[in-house]
Amino acid sequence: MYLAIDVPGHGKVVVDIGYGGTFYAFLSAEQLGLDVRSSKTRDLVSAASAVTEAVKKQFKLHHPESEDLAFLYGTILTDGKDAFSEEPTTNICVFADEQVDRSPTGSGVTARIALQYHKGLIQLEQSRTFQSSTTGSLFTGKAVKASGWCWTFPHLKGC
Ligand SMILES: O=C(O)[C@H]1NCC[C@@H]1O
Repeated sequence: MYLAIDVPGHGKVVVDIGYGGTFYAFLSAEQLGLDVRSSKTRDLVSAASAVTEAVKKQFKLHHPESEDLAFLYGTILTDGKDAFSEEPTTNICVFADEQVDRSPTGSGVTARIALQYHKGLIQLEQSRTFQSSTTGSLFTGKAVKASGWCWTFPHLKGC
């Protein structure tokens, strides 16, 4: 799902909320006037943290099975390249108390894959590669149809 959020100091942005074991807000760094590959990490962290705080204030999350999991863990700024490509798409994950992941983030890329699949940008079993903007490390992942999936998320395509 997506939300229009007013981020103090940055104005209105549109974020996707995704879940991959924990919830993240996703948006292109470009919406914040930044470049995920070349902007200073400090600037990316400040902007991502402002988004996290704004989403927390302006939107209440729910989890279908446990309210303990109904919290926003952080914000992931991307290069905006969500449409399928063989090329890696780059992101930076700013989570918890302004921590920056060295990797593309397991739970984060899981959520990105779920969002890309939900939007029809990738098909089941179609792999994508994700790159950390901080270290360049790579994760590859794909959406698969797993048992139990349709019980948990019956509103999703394919159920
Ligand atoms: O990759 C992960 O999912 C973990 N690393 C940072 C955020 C999560 O805790």
